[in-house]
Order: sequence, then C-alpha cells, then structure tokens
Amino acid sequence: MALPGRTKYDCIVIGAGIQGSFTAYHLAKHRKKTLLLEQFPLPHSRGSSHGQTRIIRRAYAEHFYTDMMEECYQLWAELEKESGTQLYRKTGLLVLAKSGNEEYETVCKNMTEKQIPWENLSPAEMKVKYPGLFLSPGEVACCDINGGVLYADKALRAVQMLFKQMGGVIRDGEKVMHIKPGPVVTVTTNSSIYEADGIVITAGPWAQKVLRPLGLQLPLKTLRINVCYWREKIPGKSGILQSLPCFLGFNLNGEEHEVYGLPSQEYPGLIKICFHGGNEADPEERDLKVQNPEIPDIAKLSSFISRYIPGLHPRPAVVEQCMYTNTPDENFILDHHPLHKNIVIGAGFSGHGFKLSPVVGKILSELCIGEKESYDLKPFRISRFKTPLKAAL
Ligand SMILES: Cc1cc2nc3c(=O)[nH]c(=O)nc-3n(C[C@H](O)[C@H](O)[C@H](O)COP(=O)(O)OP(=O)(O)OC[C@H]3O[C@@H](n4cnc5c(N)ncnc54)[C@H](O)[C@@H]3O)c2cc1C
Ligand SMILES: O=C(O)[C@@H]1CCCCN1
Repeated sequence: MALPGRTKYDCIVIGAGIQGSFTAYHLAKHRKKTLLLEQFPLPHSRGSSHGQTRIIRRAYAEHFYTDMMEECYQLWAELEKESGTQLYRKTGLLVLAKSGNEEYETVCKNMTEKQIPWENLSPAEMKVKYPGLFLSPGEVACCDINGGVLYADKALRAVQMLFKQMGGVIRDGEKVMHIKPGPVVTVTTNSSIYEADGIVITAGPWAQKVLRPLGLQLPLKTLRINVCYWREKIPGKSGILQSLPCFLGFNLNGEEHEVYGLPSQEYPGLIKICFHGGNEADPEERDLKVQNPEIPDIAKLSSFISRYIPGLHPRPAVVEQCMYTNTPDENFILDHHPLHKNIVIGAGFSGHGFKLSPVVGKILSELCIGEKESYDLKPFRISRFKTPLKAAL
C-alpha cells in the first residue's frame, strides 16, 4: 500500500535515455507497473542517446558482446515491426587497422569462431569498392557484413511509444532529487514522491551524481565528445559520399584511439567522422569552452582526414556534442547496488552501448524483478572495481 498522496509502482526507472527506455519497455512487457522518470522535457540532447545515427556491429574483440548482439539484432527487428518504423540500415562495417594490430586480429578471430558473416578486403578490392578512402601499404581491412546504422532518435521514440502503449508511465521534466532505500524504495523528484518495490538507475553521465548519495563511488569518467561532420572539397568529386559505409579504424595514423565514421545521413552532403575519445567534462558544463584540452581530438581528426580521405575538407563543417560515461575497462556496469538489492544500476556504457540496449534493458529488467539473468554478468559486475562503497556508509 502506498502512503496517502504517493503513487506506488512495481518498478521505477530513473533516466529515459536508450538504456532506461529499453529497461522500462521490458518491464512493461512483463506486465510490471512501471514509471520512467526523466529530468529534462523529452526529447532532449543533453545526454548520450540523441542524434540520428549509431553504429551496429557484431565485430567485437570481446566474445560476450558478439553473443549479446545475436539477440540484439532480433530485438531491433522486433522493435521495427512493433513500431512500423525502419530503425536499421545495413551498410556493412569496415574495420581498418595497421597489419598485426592485436584488437583487429582478435575481432577477425572472434567473427570466424562465432560464424559471423565477414570478409577480408584486399587493397585492390578496397580501391574499387571505396574510392576516396586511401589505405597505406601495411594497413588492412575487413567487413562485418551485417554491420550498419541504427536510427537512434527514431529508436528512442519508438521504445518510449511502445512502453506507453503497454501502459507504462513517463514523467519527463522531473528530476530525481532523493532516493530512500528500503524494502519499498521512495523516490522524490522536484515535484512528486513515488514508491516502488524496485528501481533501476540509468542516469547516463549523471550516474555518479545519483549514486553518490547512495554511498556508491564508481570509477566513472564523463567525457565530452565532439561529433564532427565533414564536407567534400568538391561536391560529388571524391565518390566518398556515395560509397562510404560505417567504418572503424584501429591504430591508424599512429593513433591509439579509434576513429570511426558513418555514411551521410544527418546533413545532406556531410559525413560524420569522429574520434572515440574526448576530454573530461561534467555533463552540466558540457558547453563551456575548454581552454587547453588534453586531447586535441579535432586536430587528430583533421590529420586523419588529410591522410585517408583527402577528398574531404580537413576542417569540420558542423561540430555537435554528446557525452560518454566510461569505465576503466570500457565494459558496462549491470548490477545490483552492493547493499540494496532492489536498486539496480546500468551505467558506464563507454561510447558503445546503443546497439546493445535491447539486451541491456532486458538484463536490467531481470535484475529488477529477480528473474534469472539471461547472460553471464561477470564482465559487468561492480565487484571488478576496488572499494566502490564510500567509507561514509
Ligand atoms: C558521439 C557518440 C557516438 C556514439 N556512437 C555509438 C555507436 O556508434 N554505437 C553504439 O552502440 N553506441 C554509440 N554510442 C554510445 C551510446 O549512444 C550510449 O552508450 C547510450 O546512448 C547511453 O545511454 P544511456 O541511457 O546510458 O544514457 P543517456 O542517454 O545519457 O540517458 C540518461 C538519462 O538519464 C537522465 N537523468 C540523469 N539524472 C537524472 C535524474 N536525477 N532524474 C531524472 N533523470 C535523470 C538524463 O537526463 C538522461 O536522459 C555513442 C555515444 C556518443 C556520445
Ligand atoms: O559502438 C560503436 O560501434 C562505435 C565504435 C566507435 C566509437 C563509437 N561507438
């Protein structure tokens, strides 16, 4: 029974990015009375799930992500069917690397072992298929054939719409200010008080701010990512706009970090090519100009483009922002709060969580309602980090 004036739910999900929205969707599918809370009016572009496109791929060095992707492809297709919206476009995903790059070799080995459709591409094949993209001798390429693009904004809208159709409640523009643990958890927002048997915290780059008062200090870093779009020097000349699929470059141009790109979608005539890294920033201060950025990401991208895709102008035509929330090993956190089992945490998606969100949401919903987890969660446990509990507790 809820106290007078308070609404009681089976589950409350905090944060309506793609992870929280998919969690709420799975909970509603399980006929749980679910509330999804979001601090900003929806839709918004302050977190990590906004924008039109994300890469989907099975090409991972970690076999557990490749395994999860099998079900993700099925669930994305189901979502397309349920919402009547196209959310996936198959382009293939090119993986480019210096010959002998360890991660590249592991990705190829993993795809072979898991019988994922993929192919090696010779320099001659690359030239024919992808004019305008110039690899150097000693660099190699392969293609994850079913890799491609997810339409991110449309996907987020579709999940939230279906959640509501199943009876779920979304309250946006309501910021969670306080969480009181207990057998029934009390969640106080800036305008209401709710109760639930279990809650899931999927607060993206705000995870640390929500978890700290619950005595949990996770090793999360929030990074501001510059999302860059590039224009052809001479429109139509390089052939790159017509031919370029999604790509991921490991260790190219002497860079440890990856560079990645997606076909033209957001802005006619512009291609999205970004650096998989950025400078640390609080999500509240994302838009403040950094004086001396530690990582000169845009300069690195300009140098990459001059060398590998010289048909593009080496200065970005559009720069937007998005946030990463990174763990030290770049694997996600999917676990219970160590002291409060009915508080579940999904965090640290480290710049690669969108494609995996259908299964992440399923796992978080299982943790919340105490069902057996569909996957081995060892890589995602909080216990892999040292001293996550604050001494104050
Ligand atoms: C530039 C960029 C490129 C990427 N590329 C890819 C890619 O190609 N493929 C891929 O798979 N993934 C990619 N990702 C990663 C993917 O987008 C993220 O992993 C994913 O969006 C994370 O979702 P989230 O729900 O955890 O976070 P968010 O989308 O940030 O959602 C968290 C939500 O919680 C809300 N919130 C926080 N605190 C509170 C509170 N106190 N009360 C109420 N609400 C609160 C926030 O407002 C926010 O809406 C990329 C990310 C970026 C930034
Ligand atoms: O999740 C992905 O597939 C990409 C890889 C490159 C960085 C951004 N995310």
